[in-house]
Amino acid sequence: MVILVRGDHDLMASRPMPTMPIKEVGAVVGDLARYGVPALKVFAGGDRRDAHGSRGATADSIMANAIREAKSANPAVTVMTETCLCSYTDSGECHIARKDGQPDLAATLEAMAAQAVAQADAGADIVGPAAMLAGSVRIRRALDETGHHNVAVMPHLIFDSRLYEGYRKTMDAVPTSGDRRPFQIDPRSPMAAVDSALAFISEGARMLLLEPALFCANVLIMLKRTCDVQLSPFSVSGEYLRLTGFGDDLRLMLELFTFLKRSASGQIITYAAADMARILA
Ligand SMILES: NCc1[nH]cc(CCC(=O)O)c1CC(=O)O
Ligand SMILES: [Zn+2]
Repeated sequence: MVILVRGDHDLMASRPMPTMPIKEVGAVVGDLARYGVPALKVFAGGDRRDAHGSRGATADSIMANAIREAKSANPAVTVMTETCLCSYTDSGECHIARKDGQPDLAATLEAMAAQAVAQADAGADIVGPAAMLAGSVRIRRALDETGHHNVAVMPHLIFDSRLYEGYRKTMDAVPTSGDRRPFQIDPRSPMAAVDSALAFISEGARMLLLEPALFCANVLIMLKRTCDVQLSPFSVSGEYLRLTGFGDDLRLMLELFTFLKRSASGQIITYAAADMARILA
């Protein structure tokens, strides 16, 4: 199950995707336990932004509070996070910029590591570096150094796609540059996604998140043949907005998930998990 958590004063404006305040997280986690959904992926808005996205690494961020809320509602729920800067930088970019405007990769990795530690401190089980940077798994070192040996790192393998629009608008994470193409995988390059996946695996990743789920099946199948890693497709905002029908018709989503299961998919990460589980129960 995926949730988008925002601060109380940011819930007012009308947004394409459903959002919730921290105080509703516990009820969602209760529902998940009832329906047997084992994991929750948390995205949280930044209530303060700056050039370095430093708010994301604090102990009282919306993310940290949402994680604590989820874990106190049910300690057994697996909490997965988004570990990225785009909700915390004033530019909406996933990367910190140098003075000349170019992305500062070392500073970005350091910021992601600090965020991962703050998320682990709050109780996260799996952190998810999402800036598509080589070296993302170095977050592992920061976690080990702070005693979080049991917290897993799940790098995100992200294709450039039009399907993220709803998320970006909802979370005020529209990049100033207009897109994230320099970092995300070009869908026209046949082997680029597999190469990135293999690079993360050689860094030590044991699990990968792939997005958008709709367009990742060939990568799942290719990786499954040669790698022993957990492959979790993430069905993103644009899929949720387009594939769910009138009322709560989830039959098209179910068709997509059946296709993904047939295509070597592990756990599927979706905004529709609670509704889907209720219907299938
Ligand atoms: N940090 C990247 C990130 N984190 C969440 C999404 C999209 C999630 C969704 O659409 O549901 C993305 C992709 C992007 O903005 O380029
Ligand atoms: Zn980002």
